[in-house]
Order: sequence, then C-alpha cells, then structure tokens
Amino acid sequence: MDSHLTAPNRSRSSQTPSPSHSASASATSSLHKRKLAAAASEDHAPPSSFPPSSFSADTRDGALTSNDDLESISARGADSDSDADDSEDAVVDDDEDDFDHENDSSIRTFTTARLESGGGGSGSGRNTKLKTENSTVKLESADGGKDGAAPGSAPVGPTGAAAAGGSSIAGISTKEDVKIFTENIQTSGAYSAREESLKREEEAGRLKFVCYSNDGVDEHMVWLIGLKNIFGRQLPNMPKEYIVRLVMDRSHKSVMVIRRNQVVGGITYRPYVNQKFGEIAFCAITADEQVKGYGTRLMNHLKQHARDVDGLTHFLTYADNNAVGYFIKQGFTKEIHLERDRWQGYIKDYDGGILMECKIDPKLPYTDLSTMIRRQRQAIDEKIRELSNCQIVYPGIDFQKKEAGIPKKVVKVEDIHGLKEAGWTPDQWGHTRFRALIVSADNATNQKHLTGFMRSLLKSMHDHVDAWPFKEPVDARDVPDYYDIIKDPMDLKTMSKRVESEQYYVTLEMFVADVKRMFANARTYNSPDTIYYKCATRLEAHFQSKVQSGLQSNTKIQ
Ligand SMILES: CC(=O)SCCNC(=O)CCNC(=O)[C@H](O)C(C)(C)COP(=O)(O)OP(=O)(O)OC[C@H]1O[C@@H](n2cnc3c(N)ncnc32)[C@H](O)[C@@H]1OP(=O)(O)O
Repeated sequence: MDSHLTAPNRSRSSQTPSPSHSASASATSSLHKRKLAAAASEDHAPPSSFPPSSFSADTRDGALTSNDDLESISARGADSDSDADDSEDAVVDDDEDDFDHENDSSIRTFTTARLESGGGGSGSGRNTKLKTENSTVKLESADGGKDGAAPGSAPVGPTGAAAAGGSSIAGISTKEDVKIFTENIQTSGAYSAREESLKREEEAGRLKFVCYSNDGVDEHMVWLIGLKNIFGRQLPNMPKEYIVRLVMDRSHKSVMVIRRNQVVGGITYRPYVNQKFGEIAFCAITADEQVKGYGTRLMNHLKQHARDVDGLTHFLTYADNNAVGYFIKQGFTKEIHLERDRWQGYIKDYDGGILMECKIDPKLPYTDLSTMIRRQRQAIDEKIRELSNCQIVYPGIDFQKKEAGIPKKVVKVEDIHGLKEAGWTPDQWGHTRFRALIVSADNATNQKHLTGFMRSLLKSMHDHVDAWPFKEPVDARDVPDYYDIIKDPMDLKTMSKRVESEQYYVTLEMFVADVKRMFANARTYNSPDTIYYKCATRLEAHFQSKVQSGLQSNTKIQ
C-alpha cells in the first residue's frame, strides 16, 4: 500500500550499501541530481501517536500511505499555490515511478553514515552513526529525541518551552529603551525597510511565521502539504515523493510563512541537536511572492528559532547553484568552518548544488535586526554630531556670476559660513601644488604673483602660430552642433577675462584645468586628421613647456 512513496532501489555511484540498505533506501532520481540518502531517516520512525484525521502515517517516518488522503488535504486549500495541479502534485502516482528509473546510472550516492543509519530498518537504528576507517569509527547513539525533534512532538516557541499546539515564532520583544534610540531615526536602507514592513505585517496579524513538524494537527498538516506543494513547484527537478518524505519526516521541522492562513513559503530543515547544527533540506517562496523580502525574514526566523529552541550553532545546506546568491545574502559561505566530525556522515549529499554553511550568531536579534540596525545608525549619527558640526546648516553663498563665470560679488574665503568652524585656517587659502609660486607672506601678493604668471602663459599661447582656433569662443552660427557635443566650452578670451578679474583663478591648478579642457574639447569635436586637432596638440605641448620653464625659473629665483 505504500508503494507510491517507497522508492525502488537505486544504483549508487560511490557507495555500496548493504542489502538491507538497498532495500530500504529511497534514492529517487531527478534532473536535479541530488544524491539522496533519504531512506535513512524515513524508515524507522516510531508510529505516530496522533495521525492526522484525514490521512495516515505508516510506521515509517512520515511516509504517507494514501494518495487519496493527500488529495483530501490539498483539496481543503492547503496553500496558495494549490490548484488542480497541486492536488495532483500531492499524489505521487505510479507514473512517477518513471523518474525512479530515469537516472539510474547517476547521482545516487549515500554517505556511509546515512546508509548505516538507514540500514537498520528499525527505530533503534535511527540516527546511529557508524564511522568507518576513512570516516567514522565510533558508534554514537543519536535518537530522534536528541538529533532532531522528537517524532510527532509539537514545535516549540522561541522561549524553548514546548507548546502543545505548536507556536508562532514571535520576534523578540522590543525593549522600551529602543525608543530612545529610534526616535529621530534617519532614513533606513532597503534591507531594513523591507524587514520593518514585514515586521509590521506580523504585528498586525496579517503575517506569521510558524514552525511545525508532522504532528498530526490538521491545520499544521494542511500547511505542511501547502509547503510541500510550493517546494514541488519551485524545485521542479526534485522528486516530489522525496519532498513529501522529508517534509513529513518527523525528524524534520518546517518554518513556514503564513499569510492570511495560506502558506507563502518555508524552509524544511533537520536539526541535529547533538551536533548543534541543522541541515536545510528545502527552501522556497511561492512564485508570485519572491524577492519581496519573505525569504530573508523566513531565514531570520529560522535562525532565531534554531538557536533559541534547538540550540543550534550552524546551518549547512546544499544550495542550488541558482540560489547561491540568496544564501550568500543570508550569511552563508562556501567555506565550511564547522568541524568535519560534527557533520560528515549526517547530511545528505546532493549533486547540482554547493555545500554552504552559516554560523548562527549567539546574540543577534534575528527577527528584529532592523531595530538593531536603526540603533546602530542612530548611535553612529550621534557620534558624528558629537565630533563634527556637520548637522549645522548655514545659509548659502550667493554664487551669481557675471560673464565668463566670474562671481558678481567677491566672497572672502574667511566669510564663508562654517569654514572656520570646520577647522579651516587662513594659511590654507589658495592651497596649491605649485608652492614655488606662493612664497609671499600675504594673499594679495600671492594672487598678484599668480595673475602675472597666468597672464604670461596666456600671452605666450595667444602669440603662438597654432592659437587661431582658440582665440574666441566657437560661434554656434558657424558650427551649429558644437554646443550639442561640447557642454563645457573654453577659449583663450574667456580665460583672459577670468585672469583679469583676479578673482576667478585662486590657484594655478584652476587655470591649468581650463587650458586642458579647451584642448580636450578640440580633440573631442574634431577628428585627428583635422587642422583643429593638430593645432590643439601642438599648442598644448607649447603650453606645457612654458609652464615647466616658468615654474623652474620661479624656483631658481627663490
Ligand atoms: C537548499 C535549497 O532549497 S536551494 C533552493 C532554493 N530555492 C529556490 O531556488 C526556489 C526558487 N526561489 C525561491 O523560492 C526564492 O527566490 C528564494 C527562497 C531563493 C529567495 O526568497 P525571496 O523571498 O525571493 O528572497 P528575498 O526577497 O528575501 O531576497 C533576498 C535577497 O536575495 C536575492 N535573491 C533572491 N533569490 C535569489 C537567487 N535565486 N539568486 C540570487 N539572489 C537572490 C534578492 O534579490 C534579495 O537581494 P537584496 O537583499 O539585495 O534585495
């Protein structure tokens, strides 16, 4: 009667299981190429003490025995993904045996320990880890009560107290003192904004995160079936019967997102309590709710629950290649730091994925990270204000300009509001790399010096044989598209006006920047074979040599 969900024997690529293993191992094939060691955990669960009314669990952990029963559960509106197809999904019919034979040659490897643990075929052998020479030698009893939730046990709440009917995973309560910090909050980043908005949904009761395993309570079972359907759709290469097996396996737990009593997504994991790590088997959000932050919040709830309730310190998962980015954003790494002894032989090997690890922080308020981030933002902001006056906003400067960009009104540097307050001192005025020019004691003399040098440079360019294209601004009547292409025009006449204003160029660098721009414009608008381009290159070389010799002779004079 359970043939639908008891996979036939599979060939295995790397291990040779004992006959009893072979007999019990479920290694259903898929394009996904997961190397399943499923049977290990499914074969010997204690009988359910309270099977759900509408379907029965057989003596094997979570192995559903009646497709009709599954259908009836689905038909009751198990999840938002449910439709006619879903109820079919729920039924693993004989046709689906096809996939069991499809990839016989491939992919099915069992870790030694999983094979050993799956081989007993009885409850007592469950989770017994046998290490061979290459791996494990010690025999360690790890019954369901230790590694993994006790079969059929009700999920527990965040406090760690068992809650008979399961419990929603509430976020940690926000302490009163948070308000002190969260007042006057700066704008939050995208991550916090998303988390906060989902947190508000939770507080308003429109959204909840729950953790259940196969406990026989109708509502929980409906949700688990709903989650199973989502996994079936979102992980299309994963054999459906394998999904059912793990979701219904009583040693697995599922943290689910429930919105308006419908499952939106979830994560099914197996806590290895003795080893203090959990293995994420499946993780998915229903198609039309992805990339809205549910996956992140789900993971945060999972971490908090796994730490506070299961006492776990790490998660491991074989992440699908196309979901690696998501896991990285959730703090998973491809480097495995967890000591090999703690996990090798416990978790299933999968092809087509990459083993990733996440260390669960012992302190982080995972379900209230946004408040923590806001508090940190606030604290940093306050410290910045303490160390600087950047929060003070002064009235603006009148930057109205006359011709050639020369300011209408001369603004004395020392009159610029906030400059002194920011630590400016008059000796920083006109700071320039061309220090050789600025040796005089007062600013007025410095400016005179600078103006004289710039004037001589301008004259030298003006008198050059190649200067003719640059003497006046380009006339748009002659070159209609010039100003469409050149947005920052410059010419010798404009520069001359700026020099003579004695206000514009307060450093030589400013003057040199205008000269460079003038030549760059010529080379942008004109092609290299044009006279304009060639004039620009020759005049620029002339200018550079004049600047160099001017600076050198100036240095010599000093
Ligand atoms: C062990 C396994 O089960 S592996 C298989 C994982 N599951 C799947 O691939 C099924 C299909 N995908 C899904 O169900 C979902 O997209 C999930 C579970 C992967 C992510 O859930 P979402 O609700 O979409 O995630 P959420 O909205 O919180 O996004 C978090 C961040 O991850 C990014 N992200 C989401 N999915 C992916 C992805 N597949 N690859 C790369 N980045 C992703 C998001 O862009 C977002 O980035 P941001 O914070 O910079 O804006």
